[in-house]
Amino acid sequence: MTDEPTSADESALAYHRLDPPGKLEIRATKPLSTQRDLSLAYSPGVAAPSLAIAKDPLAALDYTARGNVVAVVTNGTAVLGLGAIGPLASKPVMEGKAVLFKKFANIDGIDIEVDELDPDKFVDIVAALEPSFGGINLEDIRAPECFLVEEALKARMGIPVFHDDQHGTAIIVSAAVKNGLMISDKSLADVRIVTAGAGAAALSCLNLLVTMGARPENIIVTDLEGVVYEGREALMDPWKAKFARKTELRTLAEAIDGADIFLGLSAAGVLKPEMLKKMAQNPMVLALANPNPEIMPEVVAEVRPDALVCTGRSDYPNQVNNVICFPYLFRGALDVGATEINETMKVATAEAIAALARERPTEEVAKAYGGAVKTFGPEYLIPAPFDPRLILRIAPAVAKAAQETGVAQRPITDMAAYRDRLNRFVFRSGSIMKPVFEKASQSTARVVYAEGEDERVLRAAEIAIEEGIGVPILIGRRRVVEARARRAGLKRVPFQVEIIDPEDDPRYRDYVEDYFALVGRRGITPEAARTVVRTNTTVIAALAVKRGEADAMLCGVESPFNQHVKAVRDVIGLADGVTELAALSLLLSDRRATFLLDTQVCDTPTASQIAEMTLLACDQLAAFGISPRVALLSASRFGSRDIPSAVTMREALARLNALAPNLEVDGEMNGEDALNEAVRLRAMPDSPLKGEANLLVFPTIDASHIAMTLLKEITGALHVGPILLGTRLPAHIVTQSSTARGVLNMTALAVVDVANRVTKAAG
Ligand SMILES: NC(=O)C1=CN([C@@H]2O[C@H](COP(=O)(O)OP(=O)(O)OC[C@H]3O[C@@H](n4cnc5c(N)ncnc54)[C@H](OP(=O)(O)O)[C@@H]3O)[C@@H](O)[C@H]2O)C=CC1
Ligand SMILES: CC(=O)C(=O)O
Ligand SMILES: [Mg+2]
Repeated sequence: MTDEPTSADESALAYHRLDPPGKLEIRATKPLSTQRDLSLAYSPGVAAPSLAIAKDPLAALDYTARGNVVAVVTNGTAVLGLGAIGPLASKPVMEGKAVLFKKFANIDGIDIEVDELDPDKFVDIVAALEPSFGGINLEDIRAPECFLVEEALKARMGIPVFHDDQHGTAIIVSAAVKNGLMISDKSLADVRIVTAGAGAAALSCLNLLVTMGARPENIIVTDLEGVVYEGREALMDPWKAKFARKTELRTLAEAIDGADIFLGLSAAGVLKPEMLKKMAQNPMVLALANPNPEIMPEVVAEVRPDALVCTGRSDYPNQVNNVICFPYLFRGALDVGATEINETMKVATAEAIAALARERPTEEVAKAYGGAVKTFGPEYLIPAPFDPRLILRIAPAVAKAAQETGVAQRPITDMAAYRDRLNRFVFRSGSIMKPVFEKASQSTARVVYAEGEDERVLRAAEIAIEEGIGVPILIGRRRVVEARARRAGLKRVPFQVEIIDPEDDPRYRDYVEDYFALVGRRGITPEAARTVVRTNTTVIAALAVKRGEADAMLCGVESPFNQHVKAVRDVIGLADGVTELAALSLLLSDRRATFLLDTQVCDTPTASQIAEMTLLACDQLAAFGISPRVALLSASRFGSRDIPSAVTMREALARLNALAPNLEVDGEMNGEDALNEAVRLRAMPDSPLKGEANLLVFPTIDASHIAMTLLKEITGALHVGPILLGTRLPAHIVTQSSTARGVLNMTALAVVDVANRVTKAAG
């Protein structure tokens, strides 16, 4: 590495400098805006939880954030591979670890850089922090002090103490080795392992590999002094001595001859191309020094194309880095109030990671790799750090292991509910969608997807089959569906789905006849009808539903909403008594779930259309298990102006009051009135609408669509929907920006739509 800043360095400096400097801030989780809030959060109210904790220390888990806070503690003596750059210079790295805790596992990591080199004093300082934290993650403390420090703290503290560079690294390395040997068809008991590095990370990795079956006599350790051999005196310590071998070999260059695995946890550039040449067939090269590895992957590719290569970096495949482990391991440990992190919990983590790499890849994994889909193989030995399934697999495995080994103070009794909670963290839509998915599961409703060639649809269909959310039917050219499903690494699609191939389907003639019968008197010639049926897959999907070959349809991922509305209107039509379709959108932010109506279809609805769509939307809210609280929106507040929207909303309110006297609805009002009860009650003290409105009805599509897109951008809210209301048969149109998860959500809603109609028809 030169001292000249590269453009990547400049970018990293700019990233960290961006106001506010650094990567972390602390946020309050309780409201603190009134005198009352203040008296609860602070004096006098705060005395009550303090006294409760004085009586029972475990109550700290109920009244403070302690159970979810982990200290990331260092003395700055082995910062990445940069050496002893000191505690202050290590702060960006420690802030980084804290951010990873938050981002990947919703744990509050607090970085603590301690200016203390004496291990005993360091231990005293960290041990004294016990009341503040639910766990201690030791980071970048050099060997051999780190071994003493960790042992002493584990003995003194009643919370998990975990040296990330030792055990986090050992866990992810053992997962990668397990999978790598599976690919090269070698056995751990037989392989020869050579390390560069005999520090915290390297020795801990070797210990775990030996536990898993590697034989000590097959291992040679090297460090700054060369091979660690029996009788060596320079730079030795008892932890290295454990791996000292009776051998004449003295250098890495000699030791590497015939090795199957190179395990680099030392410094940049230590492994030279000429050494690599001497390794055994199909070697594994784990060049894990950060930020620059022992050898660059492109050099390995040139010299040994048969090698499996891993680095600790994010910009190459196979990132073997402890980030894939520590956030989730702590998540599971904290969630059961574990008093320690033991070997069983570590092995459970390694096994969960290794197994996940062999599962079907997801859309998120493809995104993490710039769109390229990775399946288990030489370039995908371990999961990507952005794989959302890591937390879903690792945290429950760790919690279970903690319980089985008797270190869980608060065992989880309902594992399914725990998994649900993790799922809700990963997929923000999870919580609100839960009743919908519960109702949709085990459904045999047939859902036809108009854009069956789209990868998002293919992935959604795969999960729908796995989770029993209806029975997918895909419209698309068979060879394209098959090729894309293969590229996406899917297992059930296309094998377990019906495909309607527009280029080759025996029903084509029937579809054309049916379509012409519907639109023939609206200026469409038989020839044009034939072209539409061959080229417009939304029309085919609608015809399949109309003809009873499917129970619901889904379209919209590949072209604008309006184009699909026309086909749905023409073929499926409107339900009895409905004069216009409408689209209901759900925005999910950290604090609230808010439905917006109508975000997509009707430009300027009349009062009676507003009443009609509001009632349809209220039925839909029931599917989510939500009682509607409806605000009819306008720039006018309860008669303050007579603008057209105010007049329309007043009339809509009168209609709704007549049609649904028990509905909690009021208007016309502005957005603040709708969401802030105190403001509303000042303007209209006897408003029947209580609390915060959850269904916002807009006077025009301009207002609703602009509000929705602005809110999404400003708050980062997640959009679920749009949910099409008023169709004769179940039909939904998603938006072009939908993800596979969005398509799956809409699949579940469509399946529930089918079930609700069946129940309604049965009376
Ligand atoms: N990818 C990942 O997830 C992780 C990567 N690492 C990386 O591993 C490296 C070591 O970290 P850690 O174990 O915590 O640090 P330690 O300070 O505990 O150990 C460093 C080891 O590397 C040896 N070493 C240093 N320079 C050389 C060299 N030029 N040639 C041979 N050996 C050398 C040292 O030798 P000696 O004993 O003689 O001083 C020591 O044994 C760092 O680069 C770090 O970034 C660490 C943790 C996780
Ligand atoms: C990844 C890590 O912890 C290190 O390189 O030190
Ligand atoms: Mg580290």
